This record gives sequence, C-alpha cells and structure tokens, in this order.
Amino acid sequence: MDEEIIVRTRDLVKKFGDFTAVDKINVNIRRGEIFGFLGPNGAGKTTTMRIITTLASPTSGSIEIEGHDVTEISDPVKEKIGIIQQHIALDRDVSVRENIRYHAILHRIPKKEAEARIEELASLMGLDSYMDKLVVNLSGGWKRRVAIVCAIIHKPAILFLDEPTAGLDTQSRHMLWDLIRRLNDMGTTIFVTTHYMDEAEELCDRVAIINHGKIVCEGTPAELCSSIGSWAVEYIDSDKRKTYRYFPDRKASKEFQDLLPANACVVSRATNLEDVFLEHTGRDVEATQEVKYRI
Ligand SMILES: Nc1ncnc2c1ncn2[C@@H]1O[C@H](COP(=O)(O)OP(=O)(O)OP(=O)(O)O)[C@@H](O)[C@H]1O
Repeated sequence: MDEEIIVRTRDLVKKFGDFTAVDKINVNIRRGEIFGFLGPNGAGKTTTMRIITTLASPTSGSIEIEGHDVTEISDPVKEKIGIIQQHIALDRDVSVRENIRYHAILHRIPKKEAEARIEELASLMGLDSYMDKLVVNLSGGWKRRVAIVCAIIHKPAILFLDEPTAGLDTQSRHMLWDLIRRLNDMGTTIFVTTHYMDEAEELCDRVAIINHGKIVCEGTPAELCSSIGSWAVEYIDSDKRKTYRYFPDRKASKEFQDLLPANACVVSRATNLEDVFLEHTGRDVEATQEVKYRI
C-alpha cells in the first residue's frame, strides 16, 4: 500500500468547559486506505471528525491535509474533502438530481462537466431510476447514497463518513459497504467512524479504537486481534461473571479450558475487534448493554 500520509493530526484536544471530549489524538491516514475510527457512543469520534473537516475548531493541536495546515488555509482544504455527517443534509422537497446539482454549483463545477459527473455517479450508485424522485420519498439507505454523491461530486481526495450505516437494515448496510469499497477502489481515501465492530472488521484496512477521547490502540484488524492472542476463551467465573482470556493458539486455549469446571460455559473461538476493545478498555463497546469483565 502507498504509505503517503494524506491526513495528519498532532495532539488534537477538544474541551467543552471542563470536559475533555478529545484528548491528544494523533492519527496518520494513508492515501488510498479505508481508515476506521471505532468506539462506543460518546467516545469522541464525531467531535474528532468535525475538527479534522474544519466544522469545529480544536482547543489545541493541529491538522494537516495533504500538507496544508487546516486552520490556516481552509478553502483549498475544503476542496480536498467530502463529508457525510450523521444527520444527512438533503433538501427533502426537491429531486435527487436537484440536490446533487446544488452541490455541483457550490463547488463551482462548470455545468457540462457537472452533468457528466452526475450521470457517472448516478450509475455508480445505482441511482439512475431515482434521479427525478423527491428525496422525501426515498428510504434511509437511498438517501445515504444521494448524500454520498453530493459529497463526492467535486472528486475529493478523502471522504469522511460519520456512522454511515447507523439505523440501516442488514441488506442496506452491506450494499453501502460495497459502494464505499468501490469508491475506495477508484482512488478515494476513506475515513469512517463507527461503533459497529463488524463494520470496522469488514471494511477497514486500519482501525484506531477510541475510548473516552483517547486512542487506545491502532493497526489492521488482524494485527490488533493477534496482538492480544488469536484465541478467546469466554466463560462464567465463580462470581457468575462473563469473563475472557486470550491465548496465542488453539492448544494453549484448550489447556486453559481443560482446567475449568465442566459447567463453566466455555466457548473458544478466534478473537475479534470486540475482544481487542475489551482487552484495552476493560469494558464492552456497547457500554450501556451487558457489562463484560476481563481478568
Ligand atoms: N457541543 C458539545 N457540548 C458539550 N459536550 C459535547 C458537545 N459535543 C459533544 N459533546 C460531548 O463530547 C463527548 C464526545 O461526543 P462525540 O459526539 O464526539 O462522541 P461519538 O464517539 O461520536 O459518539 P456518538 O456515536 O454517540 O456520536 C460526549 O460525551 C458528548 O456528550
């Protein structure tokens, strides 16, 4: 993979009053990759993304996009990025085509070039038969496709997506992942925030896990999983708590399992990003759900 850094942040901090939402975040996003920012609700993902994309200012720290200091030269930087926020900002009462045209105008793309680009992207996103429909009549998944076209009409070098599949059904999520991969194959670097472990594992070349405003680990999903051990043993301990231990291979996990009482509900399987999160933070990514412990 091309190792050129397209986005670099240095010690990004964002405080809201006394509360530190983003705490010295350093990320290096490489050109051509799909980079995942993974963490539970309230971890600081959206705030970090808003700062990198100039929608919010940091309390301290700096950001470079393609070598430009984001705080100093915001207009050229804005032309290099596309953004899709959690709340999609489309005009519901006009057609898909008019929404996309509006974004082409905002980016001052000449009309002929814009129309050709709109046709190309409509076809890529499977939107051809939706172009003259009102946005208000589209489902959530189709609205997100329209939002993607609006965000990439000016051919940004990097596309930022904040929780792109939140609230979508399984089929729509898989279709959107496929589209994101296709955009990436065509050369767009992707930065995606998510709290879905499967999304990060399926989609991302590299992942940074964020918790309470800090990055707790970073690497490819495979590197992160093997860093804690390739095999997870899940069991109910003597205090009736669900507990996890990680081992380098199946043999070691089996030896541990053999030491446990027969009724300890032992499950052994390959580790996943949820285990990585648990190991680094001591809590489940779905913090509001069942509390899991590790020993
Ligand atoms: N404008 C604000 N004023 C005060 N606190 C804020 C503000 N924006 C965000 N926060 C707080 O900062 C923390 C990080 O929020 P952020 O939205 O970045 O998290 P997140 O990881 O994106 O979570 P989610 O998936 O729920 O959006 C949260 O505790 C949030 O309540």
